[in-house]
Amino acid sequence: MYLNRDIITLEEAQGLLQSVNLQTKTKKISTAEAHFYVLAENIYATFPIPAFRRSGYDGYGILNEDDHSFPREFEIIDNIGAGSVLEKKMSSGQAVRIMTGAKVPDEVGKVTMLEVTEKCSDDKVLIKESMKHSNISSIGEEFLKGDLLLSSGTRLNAGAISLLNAFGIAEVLVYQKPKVGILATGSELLKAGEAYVEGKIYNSNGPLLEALVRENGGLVITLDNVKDELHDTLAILNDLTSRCDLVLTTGGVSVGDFDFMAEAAKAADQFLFNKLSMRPGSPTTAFVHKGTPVIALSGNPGACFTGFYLFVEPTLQRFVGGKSRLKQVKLPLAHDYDKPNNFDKYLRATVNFDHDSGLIVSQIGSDKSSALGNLHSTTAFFKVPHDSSIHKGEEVEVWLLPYK
Ligand SMILES: Nc1nc2c(c(=O)[nH]1)N[C@H]1C(S)=C(S)[C@@H](COP(=O)(O)OP(=O)(O)OC[C@H]3O[C@@H](n4cnc5c(N)ncnc54)[C@H](O)[C@@H]3O)O[C@H]1N2
Ligand code: MOO
Ligand SMILES: [Mg+2]
Repeated sequence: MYLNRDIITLEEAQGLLQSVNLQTKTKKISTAEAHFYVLAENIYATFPIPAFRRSGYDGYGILNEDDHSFPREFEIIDNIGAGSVLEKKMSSGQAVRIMTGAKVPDEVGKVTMLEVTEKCSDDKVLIKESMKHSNISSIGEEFLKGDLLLSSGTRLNAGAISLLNAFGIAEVLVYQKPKVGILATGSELLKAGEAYVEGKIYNSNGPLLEALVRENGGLVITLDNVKDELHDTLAILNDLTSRCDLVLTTGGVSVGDFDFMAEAAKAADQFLFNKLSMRPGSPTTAFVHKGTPVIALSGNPGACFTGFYLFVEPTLQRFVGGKSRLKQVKLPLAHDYDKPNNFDKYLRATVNFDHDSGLIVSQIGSDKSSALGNLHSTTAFFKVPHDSSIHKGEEVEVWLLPYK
């Protein structure tokens, strides 16, 4: 196949990836395992919350008709904690000691906080004054039966897990996490823990991609390594594409003597791109091999990281019925950036609050695509359009990275 080194823009490349058909799959899963899965159904309240009139305080419940002429002594007929219900019938002049969260007997109109009472004996209490509020939450105060609790497409974070449990929901329908194979290419790569060998480097992009895939809702099937060798690279790509929904590679996308990804792309069913008018990651490559999309990221760590968010993250979200979770905003730049380039630049950044300007974006660490020291502290990217310099205070386009 003819391999096209035509330069296209980031948006064109994203559009080509977007045009690849992806299959979303769903499954039933226990709520206990559902953390960070994405819901594939709407969840409705099957009962109200509170489901019963609930005491908001530890105190004494009294009848409405007794809510006058304080201070006044009452007979204590029982003590009910959360989870218990009063079995007896109350009558005028009686009070029930009741704790926060307990079901308030139907006839009780008010719960008087312990702080305005004084126990006289085991079965006598002096209520010193009336309270302004009933201190009782009504049925359905927060949720009515039938309310929409969580909509399809919601990523199940801790709060969502708690909401499902509050309604006693033990199983939910979720999108299956896309299975992702990761391949780090490079004859120079050592694994952490191996003895250092001159001229070699430790593989940091493979573990970077593995962690990024997990953080962004994918399931890592395998993390392989391959030397810069076409035959082995193709064999691993054949294997990974047969087992995975998406394959990521890093390294070997440029034009060097040992860069084999462009060559490997010639075996693809569908070639998408391999040269972009952006930095970092200008040689980022993508193709569909045996029906599975392969996104081949640059070996330079800064480019690999940036490429993950610009190409892989939106693809992972499509597998679960969604779209990129990066938020695009405009913010003033906190400093000058005076290194114009023929290509648009996407720089690693953080967003801070400044008393004079409000939210501002700043470059963080090195802007070199080989740099790896700023990946852990990057919370955003900002764009420097090609051939332009930016002055402090000028607005730039910013992509905010999603919360983990
Ligand atoms: N003659 C040209 N040379 C280069 C060009 C070009 O247009 N013409 N483009 C440059 C740009 S831009 C980039 S980006 C890189 C792309 O490099 P590759 O994707 O081919 O990656 P490698 O050659 O395999 O390695 C580059 C660099 O990254 C290190 N690396 C690789 N894998 C890992 C890993 N798993 N963990 C950490 N670091 C890794 C590798 O050792 C190299 O230092 O090409 C430029 N060259
Ligand atoms: O496009 Mo490359 O990632 O700048 O060095
Ligand atoms: Mg190379």
